[in-house]
Amino acid sequence: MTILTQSTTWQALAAHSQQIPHMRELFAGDPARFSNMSLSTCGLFLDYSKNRATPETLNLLLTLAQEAKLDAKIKAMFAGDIINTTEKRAVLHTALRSTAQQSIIAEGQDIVPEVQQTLNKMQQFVTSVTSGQWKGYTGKAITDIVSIGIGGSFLGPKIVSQALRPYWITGLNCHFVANVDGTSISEKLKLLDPETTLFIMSSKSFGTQETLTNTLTAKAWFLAKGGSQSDVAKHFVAVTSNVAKATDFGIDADNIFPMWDWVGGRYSLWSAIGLPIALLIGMDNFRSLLKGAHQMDTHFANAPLAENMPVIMGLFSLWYGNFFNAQSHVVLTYDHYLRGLPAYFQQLDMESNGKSVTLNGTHVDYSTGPVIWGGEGTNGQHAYHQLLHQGTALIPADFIMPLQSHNPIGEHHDQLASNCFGQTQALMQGRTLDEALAELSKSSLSDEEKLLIAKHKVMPGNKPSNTLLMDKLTPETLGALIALYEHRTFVQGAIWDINSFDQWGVELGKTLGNDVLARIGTEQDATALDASSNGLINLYRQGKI
Ligand SMILES: O=P(O)(O)OC[C@H]1O[C@](O)(CO)[C@@H](O)[C@@H]1O
Repeated sequence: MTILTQSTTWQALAAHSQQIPHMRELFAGDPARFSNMSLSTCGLFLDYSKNRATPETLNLLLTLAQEAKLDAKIKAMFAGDIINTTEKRAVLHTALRSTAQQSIIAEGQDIVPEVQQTLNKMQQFVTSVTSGQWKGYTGKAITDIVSIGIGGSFLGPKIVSQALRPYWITGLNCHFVANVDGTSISEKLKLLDPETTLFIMSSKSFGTQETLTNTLTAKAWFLAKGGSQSDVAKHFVAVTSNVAKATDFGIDADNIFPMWDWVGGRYSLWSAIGLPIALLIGMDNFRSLLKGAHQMDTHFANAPLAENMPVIMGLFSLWYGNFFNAQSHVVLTYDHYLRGLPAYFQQLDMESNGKSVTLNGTHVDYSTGPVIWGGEGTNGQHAYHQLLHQGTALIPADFIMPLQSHNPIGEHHDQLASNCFGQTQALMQGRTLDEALAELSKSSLSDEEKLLIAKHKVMPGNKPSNTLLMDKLTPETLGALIALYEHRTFVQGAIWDINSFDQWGVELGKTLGNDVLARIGTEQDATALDASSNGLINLYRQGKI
């Protein structure tokens, strides 16, 4: 057993998990439950009263956090300590949204001046492109941006741009290319004119196959459509922490926006990786996004654990994963602009906490990161909410909704809100057999049939959910919201004593993929691998089954 599961607090939580009354009783017994179990900060309001929790539950979970030295670990991250121990790196995405007055030391150097310098370089670039001052090779202004990147170099820019659609002010169009499937870039290039298109190649490592291949294809298209090698600098810029590789690749040194090792890809939208966002919403709005996240950083770093929103959300997720065997967590965004957020949180949380050894290499004897999934409310209600309500899997849920719509039409927003709140109520309350029978009492069914149908209509309820509200979806509230989830992920990783900031597990598939690529191109049939891989490769080489 690991230290964590041996602890008396862990044992106490395990015992306590068997004693929690149904939430119906908890609400019936405490009219002040909502006000006692809700929190407001940074323009966000969290209702966590629909959780399987009593005051003792929170005390035990907070004790677990204290025993895991969560406070000290939070301070170590903000102080620039080398907490990404396997890659020997600091974890300072928070510095990307620091104020110019701050001083943050990483590897012996104050990094704030360089962060500010890069923001100023982004400012100049955004102004130049959006004002039409930046000209393409035929002297025309840029109309279309193509952002080429994958993972953290794609999801942040894509999903935040989508979420802040009401703030698009620059008149530019932006297209995102991630997948190496040629169809993805082909479908984009079909729409574009090389004279007015600017490509942003985003890759922290500058070594990612998909991004390199897509950028080479874009360059070939540009040259085939009339551009010359000397024109490339007018149409290709890059964001990377590997400036040397970018220049070797042919990106003009002035067109390279730096990134840093102390920023993880999945935490990088706040850096120049966010350039596509800034080109759409303008730098002022981009700085508001940073400001919102900075406010959440200040809250996370300073609020007592019991009043700390990321800590509360992190502890509840851990509670269900480790003591109720919840294997997944669903994020339901009751806002069309936020429909991509679950996908963003998938990489954030699953690439961070999808680990099974502790910092000192001991194999864990407890669950770690759950599967994160989700979608847009109310669409999900007509798709997978059936399983949330009556399935056997326990799936804690987060409901996210702005109180005010950017498009207030008739009853639409009232109906959206009523569905959001109705769903959390139904998950909590459920429907008993008696209630189901009562509903069927006036039907013409026989008593036997009524009982049978009633049994199918029973809903256990007691399904946990958090509801996160904001007045309106703005760059600032979105910044705070995403930073909230970043820190929620941190809290769980810190208590599980795992490294939330490396991702060694992604390498083997890439290495074997490159080996397969080498075999696919040869004359000989593949024979050296396992029978399945040989077989699949040879079918691919034949091009037909
Ligand atoms: O920005 P890069 O270095 O191209 O990496 C893209 C993505 O690939 C990963 O390394 C996973 O393969 C992610 O962590 C990262 O966000």
